[in-house]
Amino acid sequence: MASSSLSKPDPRRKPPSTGTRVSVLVPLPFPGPLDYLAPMPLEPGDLVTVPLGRRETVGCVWETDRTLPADFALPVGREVPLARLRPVAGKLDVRPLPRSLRRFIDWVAAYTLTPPGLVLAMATRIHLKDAPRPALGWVRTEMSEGDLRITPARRSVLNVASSTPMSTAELGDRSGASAAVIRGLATAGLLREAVIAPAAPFGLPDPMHGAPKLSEEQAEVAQELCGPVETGRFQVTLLEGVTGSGKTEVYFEAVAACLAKGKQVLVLLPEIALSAQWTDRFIRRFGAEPAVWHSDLGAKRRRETWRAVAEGSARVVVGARSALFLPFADLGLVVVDEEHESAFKQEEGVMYHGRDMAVVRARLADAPAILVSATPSLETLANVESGRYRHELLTARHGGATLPDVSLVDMRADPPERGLFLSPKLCTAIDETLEKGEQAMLFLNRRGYAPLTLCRACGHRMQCPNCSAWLVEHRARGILTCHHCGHTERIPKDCPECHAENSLVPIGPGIERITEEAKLRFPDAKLLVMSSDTLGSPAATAEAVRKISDGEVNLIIGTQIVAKGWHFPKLTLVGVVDADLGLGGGDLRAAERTVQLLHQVAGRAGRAEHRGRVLLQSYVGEHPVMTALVSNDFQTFMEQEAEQRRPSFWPPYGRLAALIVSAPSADAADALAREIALAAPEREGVQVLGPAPAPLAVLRGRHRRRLLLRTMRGIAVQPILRQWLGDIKPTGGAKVDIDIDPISFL
Ligand SMILES: Nc1ncnc2c1ncn2[C@@H]1O[C@H](COP(=O)(O)OP(=O)(O)OP(=O)(O)O)[C@@H](O)[C@H]1O
Ligand SMILES: [Zn+2]
Repeated sequence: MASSSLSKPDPRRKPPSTGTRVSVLVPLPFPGPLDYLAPMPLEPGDLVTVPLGRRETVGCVWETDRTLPADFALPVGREVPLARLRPVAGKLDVRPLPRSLRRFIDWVAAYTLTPPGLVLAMATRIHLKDAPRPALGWVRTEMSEGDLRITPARRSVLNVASSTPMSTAELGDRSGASAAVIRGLATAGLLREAVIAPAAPFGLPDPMHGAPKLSEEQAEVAQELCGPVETGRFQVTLLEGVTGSGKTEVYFEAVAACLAKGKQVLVLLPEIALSAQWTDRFIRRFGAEPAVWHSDLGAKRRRETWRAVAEGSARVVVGARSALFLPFADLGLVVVDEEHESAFKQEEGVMYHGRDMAVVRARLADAPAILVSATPSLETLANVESGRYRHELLTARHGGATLPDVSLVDMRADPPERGLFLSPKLCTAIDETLEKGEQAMLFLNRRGYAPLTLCRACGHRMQCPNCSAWLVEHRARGILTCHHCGHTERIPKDCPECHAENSLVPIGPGIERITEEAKLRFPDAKLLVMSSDTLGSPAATAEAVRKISDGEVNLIIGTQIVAKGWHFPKLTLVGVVDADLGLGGGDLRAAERTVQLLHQVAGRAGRAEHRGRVLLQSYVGEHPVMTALVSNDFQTFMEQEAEQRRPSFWPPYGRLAALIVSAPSADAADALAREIALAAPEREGVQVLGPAPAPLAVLRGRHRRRLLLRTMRGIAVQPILRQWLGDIKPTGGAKVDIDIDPISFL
């Protein structure tokens, strides 16, 4: 069993005054690794504990990276004399971080302009140092009860306890007795502690287990995907295919090929909520569970998984973007499912795009990457066009299922009744679907009851005290809340401005309000609501998915979570409550993203024998987004998008970086933004836009300004930013955050 004991140098010996210098990267925002003295033989990648100030931290032995492009390389500080170096305190008993991961950390740091230690922190944030204390449980001893008073609670514990150790929690659960009762029995000698054998790590997936019979088209594509896996070379392939065409089934063939070679696979999903259904499919195909990786894993499971990945015994990892930083011993394939999803972008801390970094991760491991989508991003399409990525296409739904029939409900011509949000047309379609014993789904990408609360008397709008944002009503919880900072207040009875009584009214719908309307309109429907408010955990999501699959519900109402890659055979109608929702707000990718999201929701309909229907409620039926969805012609739409972005070098035809200035006061934010603007670079092919107040001009009490740096594709933004911001020293709590390849423009 792995342990993380420290091999400490003998404390009686004085630290050596001479020795070898070793660079150690620590998980803190230093510009680069720090130098230490190595009292024991150390190799790059070794995890060590080192003194830092008055405490100790885990770090990783680092070497200078010579593979980074010159303009990425970090400035080298002045060397500390050997005599003044402090010695490394100890070496952790874990595998060294593999070279491909170390290079990846350097790369991400350089690309995102993040101190490399903070990127390392994402790879080592698993409390390796905490000794994995062997878990203890209780077993029944040989001792007889003698004259010990046996209460009913004690009796029930003794009935459950056996020679197989059970944790206090488990024993308590199964006997209904409290921990105190269990401890009492231990004191009396009837129970004793024993080590619980660690659960077997991860099963071995079998490439041949449940191999499906592929259609001719599927088989051809699968073969193309397997090629680079077998030869073990870096190559990116876009796997594009209509919804329900079997993309998952097809890339599973590449997974199988990789397993057959004895290498490891990483599959990234945009959201952990999807991992349950994915895992089920994986088990059916490969007869064993994959290792799952996301931020909700318990500390123990994280440690086990990390080690199993490092040792190579976890063969397939499915996870959120953070799985990119796992120490794969022998990575042979990277898959990014739903590659167009903006959820792959991390917006806090180290701001990186999971899809783009997955490609880098694959390249540094000499492994192929597969990007999967029904509606690929323009970024990926541009890479296909330029020949950097290969392109494989699945054109037909599996098993003869046809694509759903998408039509518009013109809300100007066919409006709902006053105060309601579901049009007569949509309601009729739902009635018909439910009557046939099929399932319908209503999609609205907005949590809560209403996005705005307004005073009927004076027009006052309920706003967040910390952000420039309206408060969203969550009626079930009786609160108004800010979706940006989490500020919460009770819904007041009277207007806080003019004190008119009962004058506050909700404006517009969130899914709570749609649910209320649906309950009245379809009293016999069996409703299920799916949103992050009702599905707190992956387990809750799995349960909801099961209810839908088993037909326990027939009307599903949800936010974007329902749009994901679910496969619900009985679902035949999808109603989009507000198809125009994503189009506002001047975001570069607003139209692209709306098309992708709505097409994905639409793709949930009619995946089995019954034909699906999709109704889009819209006030702008002539918008290119609606045309693309109704005609199912994304190519034309994406070509138009490309033509709009190409001339002025918007991504992917140019490069973009956002500078977000924030400060405790508006004046301080303005001052820093001005200073930055004055120092702006001037050269051919480089343009600076702004400063301008951010759309969220105040966020969590901080005032925000934005600038954009836009360059032609051949000009990297990192060296420009380093030089530009190098001399800017924000003071008084002001700061500037850099977002390379921004996705959000808030
Ligand atoms: N060759 C096959 N044999 C048996 N079942 C298949 C085959 N191909 C696809 N399927 C089944 O068809 C359904 C749809 O396939 P899958 O989910 O892989 O499509 P997809 O393209 O990934 O869909 P989406 O993009 O909508 O998520 C699944 O239930 C899958 O198991
Ligand atoms: Zn707020």
